[in-house]
Amino acid sequence: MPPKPTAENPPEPEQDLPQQMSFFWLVVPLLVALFYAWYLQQNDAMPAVLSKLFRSGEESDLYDLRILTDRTIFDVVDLKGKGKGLIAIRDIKQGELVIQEKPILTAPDGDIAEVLLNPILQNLTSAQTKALLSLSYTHLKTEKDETVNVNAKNLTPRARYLLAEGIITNNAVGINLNGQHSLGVFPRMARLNHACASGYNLAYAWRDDEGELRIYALKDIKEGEELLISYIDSRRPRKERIEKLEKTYGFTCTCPICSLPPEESEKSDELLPQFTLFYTDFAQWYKGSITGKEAIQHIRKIWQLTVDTGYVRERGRWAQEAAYVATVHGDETSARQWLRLAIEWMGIETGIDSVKTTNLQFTLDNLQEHPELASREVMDVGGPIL
Ligand SMILES: C[S@@+](CC[C@H](N)C(=O)[O-])C[C@H]1O[C@@H](n2cnc3c(N)ncnc32)[C@H](O)[C@@H]1O
Repeated sequence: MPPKPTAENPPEPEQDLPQQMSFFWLVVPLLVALFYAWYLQQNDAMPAVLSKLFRSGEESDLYDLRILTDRTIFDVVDLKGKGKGLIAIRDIKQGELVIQEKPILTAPDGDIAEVLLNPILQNLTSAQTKALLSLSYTHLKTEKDETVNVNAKNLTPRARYLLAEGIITNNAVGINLNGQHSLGVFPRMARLNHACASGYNLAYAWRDDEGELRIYALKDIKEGEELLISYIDSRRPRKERIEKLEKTYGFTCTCPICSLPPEESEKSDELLPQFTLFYTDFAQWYKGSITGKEAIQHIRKIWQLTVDTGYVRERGRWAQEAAYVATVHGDETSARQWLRLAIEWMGIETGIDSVKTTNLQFTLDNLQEHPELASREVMDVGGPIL
């Protein structure tokens, strides 16, 4: 008990106003800051630097922290009309690794039936479930006249299944698991929005051996730019692309290519489908219907198209096929030139240490021992004209 106040023992003076005020100004902003940090964390919108401080416990359950490369590269932000998206927080160089991520959930490709998905969902940790269910969806596969509340705090098993199914459909990526076509959900990459043709700046590649997804910068990206991938084969004409994206992903694409002025859009519609036409012409070489020289002419036309359209994805593969033609026709000089180009672009698209890139390097280093070297009519087929 405190002693009673007497003349010798006067009462404690009341705290004066300035002291109370300084206490107020210390505690209230702190509470506001903590609430804001909590809010950002809940909405997956915390800047990379802060997220390091606030999240490592739960993240270790979601990501392999040894390979989490994205902390200093991008932020997850809200973007008008797009939901969330990723923005570069520093300049990113072409070929730089942007995301390296293992799936939080995998499922066989195809129709995701309830009996198949429920056991998979039950095996997720609570952090994985939370991460999965926070992702976006556009359609729920409800039965006719069925209503479910996917916003309820405690989801019914049916609502949980429908929500997860919708989310997987909207966010999963095709991967190869033990030789099987499968689907994988990657919570980081799932926040990447779409752009068509030359509008996107990232390419993703699944690594069988590591069991992880790698995403590389296809071009130099400036700080503040949005990181974008393509959800579809965006070499189709605008109308087809827009219809496909509306039907599957529930949005109307307004990317720079879909928003070109009418005349330029018409030109782009003319050019983009030529990739498929030229490739079909090129593929005649495999049947022996055209010469090696003609085949290389088609690849050169494709290459020129990549320059004219800015669509640079797959340059690695096209250069690789040209190198194969040159090798088979015993044109070692051209084969080496194409192989160098293939290594450069495969390295950008899939990483310099990917199986595809290292195999190309091996072929270049051992061209003389290639089992099909000069196995068809020997001729100069021609190298790349860049
Ligand atoms: C894989 S998620 C991408 C991340 C998503 N924005 C989010 O908030 O989680 C796919 C969804 O993002 C939105 N989206 C993607 N690209 C878009 C774009 N270019 N314009 C508008 N919405 C887009 C669509 O709602 C689409 O169904």
